[in-house]
Amino acid sequence: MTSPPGDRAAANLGGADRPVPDVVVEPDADRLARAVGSALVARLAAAQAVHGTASVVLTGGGIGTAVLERVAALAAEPERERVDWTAVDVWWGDERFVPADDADRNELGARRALLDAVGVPAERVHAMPASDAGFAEPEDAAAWYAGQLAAAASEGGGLPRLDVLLLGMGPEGHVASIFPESPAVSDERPVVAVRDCAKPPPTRISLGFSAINAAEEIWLIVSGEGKAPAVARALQEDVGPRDLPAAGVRGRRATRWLLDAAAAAELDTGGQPVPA
Ligand SMILES: O=C(O)[C@H](O)[C@@H](O)[C@H](O)[C@H](O)COP(=O)(O)O
Repeated sequence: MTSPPGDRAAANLGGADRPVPDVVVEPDADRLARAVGSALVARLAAAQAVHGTASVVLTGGGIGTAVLERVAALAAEPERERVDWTAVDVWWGDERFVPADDADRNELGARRALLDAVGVPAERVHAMPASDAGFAEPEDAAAWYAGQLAAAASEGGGLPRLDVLLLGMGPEGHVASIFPESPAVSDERPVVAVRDCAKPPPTRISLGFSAINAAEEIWLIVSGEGKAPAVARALQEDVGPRDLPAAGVRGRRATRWLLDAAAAAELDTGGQPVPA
């Protein structure tokens, strides 16, 4: 990618035709997790109504995991809107390249929070490889995962339909495992190996912008006052993905910033709750 830092029109960013992001603010992290959990159930059910199947890309992190716990709670309430979990493909936006039983694995968190409870078939759970899964290097694991995505694409090659891609955001603006000023920012491959990551563990696998921005909808779920400056920069300043990777995220049909009031506190709108 040759676009200079700060250029929002960079090739991987989806182009100017993408809808501008919308912002939803909930009063606190618990209400945010509840609201996003309900919205995710509705979105997956809607995708299944149209396509027969749905797909979701999961994130690690505290608020992302809280959302999955909320979805599991909703799935246990039979009167609620139903998702057929046997027809949901689950992918990950990033993963730590550590052994499969390491507590740092995003996969383990998601299985405990949701997947074990709702019974997604094993062949639809597309975990990124662990470091003890037979790949000597994370680059090999990343290439394999890109192959998995390509194999799931309906027309061969490329990417499958990704209905909702969930992202958390770090206080410095990282999304998935794309960190500021890191090689992953400008790597055009759909899946990239990440080394020397600023946030431990240091070795990871991440979707690149070309895969993230291929999603139909991207939901950035952000809570806490520590994220407020990065939220304000991403939404209100002309900052590019090299400085603030979250600013480089743009879904095909929607980009939704789903915030609690603390994370929204530095927005010009003041972080007041608004209707979803
Ligand atoms: O693997 C990871 O580290 C996550 O995918 C990461 O991108 C996370 O979502 C953010 O760091 C926010 O995490 P919190 O919600 O815990 O702050």
